Amino acid sequence: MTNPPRLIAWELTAGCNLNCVHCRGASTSSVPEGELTTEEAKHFIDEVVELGKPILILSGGEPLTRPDVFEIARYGTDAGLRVVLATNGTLLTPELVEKLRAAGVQRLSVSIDGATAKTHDEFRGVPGAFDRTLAGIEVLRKANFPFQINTTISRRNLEEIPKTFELAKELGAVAYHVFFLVPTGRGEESDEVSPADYERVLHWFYDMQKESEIQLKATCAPHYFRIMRQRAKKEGIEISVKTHGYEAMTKGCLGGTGFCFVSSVGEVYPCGYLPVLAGNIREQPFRDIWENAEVFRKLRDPEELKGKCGICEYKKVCAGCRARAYAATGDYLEEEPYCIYRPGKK
Ligand code: HEM
Ligand SMILES: C[C@H]1O[C@@H](n2cnc3c(N)ncnc32)[C@H](O)[C@@H]1O
Ligand code: MET
Ligand code: SF4
Repeated sequence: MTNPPRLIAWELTAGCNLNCVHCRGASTSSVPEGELTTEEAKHFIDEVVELGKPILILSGGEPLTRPDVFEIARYGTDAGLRVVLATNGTLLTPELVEKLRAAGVQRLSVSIDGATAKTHDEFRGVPGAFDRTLAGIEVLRKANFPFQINTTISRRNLEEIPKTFELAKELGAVAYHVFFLVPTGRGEESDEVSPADYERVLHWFYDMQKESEIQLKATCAPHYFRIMRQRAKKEGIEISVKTHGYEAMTKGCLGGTGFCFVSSVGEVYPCGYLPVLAGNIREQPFRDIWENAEVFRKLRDPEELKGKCGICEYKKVCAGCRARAYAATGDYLEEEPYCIYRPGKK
């Protein structure tokens, strides 16, 4: 039997009010075409709960530009899902936040890509975006609505990451999640941090995780799970939920095993950064796609991995970023190009 998804990210709309340099969806303000209708969206939720009760991430584009976002969130909540929403934070108003609360939305993620207006605005492609996002966060604080901060790490903000983490804590975030840039959509390979910088940031992240009061998570950095094990071994610590929290129970990349991404027109992918189509929910039952799509079956089998990932002793906990392998070689099973580790050499 195939395990049901634990987490689904859903691009409710490809439209957006910002124009980020790194956007995986290459989202713009132009009116999107062919989006799932409200009825199709509800039908999808019905199909999801037939399989299980994953966390449903309403994302985009900017999900708050879709007028029926509250109705869809309410439907997901009533179906028994934990519904959360990912936003750039610029459109939040007190009325909107109350509507999200009434729809049962449990937490928001708000993206901040730098500790200064200059860095964030250059990233987000719109002057004034930083101030508008901070104003949105102020609304959340006043409403006592839980939020986490998401930061995408690239060459543009690498040195500002510790300060951005401090800012997230000062703002009252319940968690800080970093995403490592994946060169897809508008994301450019030349903006990726070097493999050595990757390693350095992830070691810093491990240190922060040990002392931080708020939860930290690194997404699109599967090598973190190798580093966590290497560091724990050095420190003579046994990895457990008590010592390492949620990270002790999960693995590097969940794409296709515990996680999938659904696009605004119903396409299902292993994640939002890997453009290898598993199927479309307009043409096929979601269960059928989740259980049988070739790309999902391959991602579920560590023996399919090639290159150094294929022979790595950490492959079951890391498995590399399949989207980065795809962007570099056209083959999503190839080795992760941004990992410095050489398997077998300790
Ligand atoms: C509660 C508010 C949260 C929001 C709004 C949120 C938002 C997101 C978004 C937008 C993505 C990117 C998906 C894509 O484009 O493909 C993502 C990925 C992910 N998030 Fe979150 N997230 C939240 C909380 C969490 C929590 C609490 C966890 C687990 C502890 C988590 C685990 C993940 C995982 C595993 C991925 C998939 C990427 C991967 O394969 O590693 N998220 N999240
Ligand atoms: C949900 C999070 O995904 C981030 N995001 C958007 N595009 C990319 C990309 N190419 N690589 C990594 N993260 C990205 C957003 O900035 C948001 O914070
Ligand atoms: N627009 C939202 C953000 O910036 C969510 C999706 S980003 C591809 O966080
Ligand atoms: S990353 Fe998010 S906020 Fe930025 S353009 Fe893409 S969808 Fe919009």
